[in-house]
Amino acid sequence: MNDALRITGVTITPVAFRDPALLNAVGVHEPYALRAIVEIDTDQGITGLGETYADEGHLHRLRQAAEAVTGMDVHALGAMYGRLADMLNGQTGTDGHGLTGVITSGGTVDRVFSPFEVACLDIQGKAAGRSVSDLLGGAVRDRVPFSAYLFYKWRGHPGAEDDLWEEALTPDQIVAQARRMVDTYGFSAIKLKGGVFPPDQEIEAIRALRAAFPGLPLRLDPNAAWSVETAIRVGRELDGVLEYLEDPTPGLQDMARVARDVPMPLATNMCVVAFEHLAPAVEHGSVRIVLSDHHYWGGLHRSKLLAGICDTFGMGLSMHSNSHLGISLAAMVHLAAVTPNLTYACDTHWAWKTEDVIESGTLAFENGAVRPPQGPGLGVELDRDALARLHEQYLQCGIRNRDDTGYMQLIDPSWAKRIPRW
Ligand SMILES: O=C([O-])[C@@H](O)[C@@H](O)[C@H](O)[C@@H](O)C(=O)[O-]
Ligand SMILES: [Mg+2]
Repeated sequence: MNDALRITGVTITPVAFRDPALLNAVGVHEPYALRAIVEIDTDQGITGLGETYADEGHLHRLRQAAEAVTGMDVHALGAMYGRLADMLNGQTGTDGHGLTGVITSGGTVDRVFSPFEVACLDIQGKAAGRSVSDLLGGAVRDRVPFSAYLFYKWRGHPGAEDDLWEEALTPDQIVAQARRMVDTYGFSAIKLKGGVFPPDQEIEAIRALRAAFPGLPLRLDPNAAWSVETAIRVGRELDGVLEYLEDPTPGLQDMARVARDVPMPLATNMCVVAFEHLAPAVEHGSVRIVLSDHHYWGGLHRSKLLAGICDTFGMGLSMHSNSHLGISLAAMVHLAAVTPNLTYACDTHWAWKTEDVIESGTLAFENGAVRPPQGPGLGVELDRDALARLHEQYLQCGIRNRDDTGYMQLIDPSWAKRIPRW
């Protein structure tokens, strides 16, 4: 029996979608966020979808990978990973903004492989009439909880129309943002993106959130904007208030120093971002929670491997998010549905997004959670008109690499990126 499903072609389409002026430790989001949509065609006419970053270096590697995988069977994922590793031959990418830590050569392979793996799983599922959750071993939960992801933000981008969300620069405005997000989506946990204002201001915002939402777990993520001393001080002040503190300071060693002296667990999507970081993180006790992200952990199977390692070493698992579209959300939800030890509500930037490339209706938030799509494969369909529109937006917007720092400096030339800043 020959049941191979061979790849006959891959189309990679960079898209840009509107993004509000969200502030973080390295600057401010540009008016458009970039993604690349990966479509894989096969000899049986079944197509699959993946979604990933779209910075120029990554796009270049994706295009090389597209050639390398053409002709392969969509079931040969191990061989595909090996072929891409050989092709990349030790190259390392960068994420430009530095918010997802140091990218190693292994991490570069993982980033490139991920959207191809997801698209192949979409095809395998469509061919078998089964969902991606089924292919990954079967869902252990039928709804995947997400957290409200709050950002300090400006009213709108300078010189542009206001976006749909109010300014949020004070504790009261942050509480108002949380109220609207929780009321709209029903989120069951709240994360504040910090590292924007001096730590005492962010402590005040967290305290205001605590008072306004006594029953919801809270998280604060300053993206390594604090020194060890500052991180310990803030951690102690927020004793009993935070569910976890995310990436207070840079580096495995310094995270370990903070971890020893603060009461709450530390979480990361910056110092443990590739498999080679896990052993030293365990040895030093740097973190108790890893935020997984299939876009840079090498797809869904390798994210399950990460989950197993976390389980073995008694580490908790949560899920990280950048600005993303619906193909990514579908993949995240399938992965989260099959991962028993994903014990925290996942992050998503979903609430900040007003445009998408998928047909609407498949992915809905209900009480802060999303049900894994039931259809075969990922269960989402590409909206070709929307894809064409967002690709045109990419061509017109002029942004080719995410650069929160450069954009901030255009607005305030005196602004400098400093990690840690306080
Ligand atoms: O989009 C942002 O500004 C976030 O700061 C993002 O880039 C981070 O990678 C992420 O959300 C995080 O949890 O660190
Ligand atoms: Mg983070």
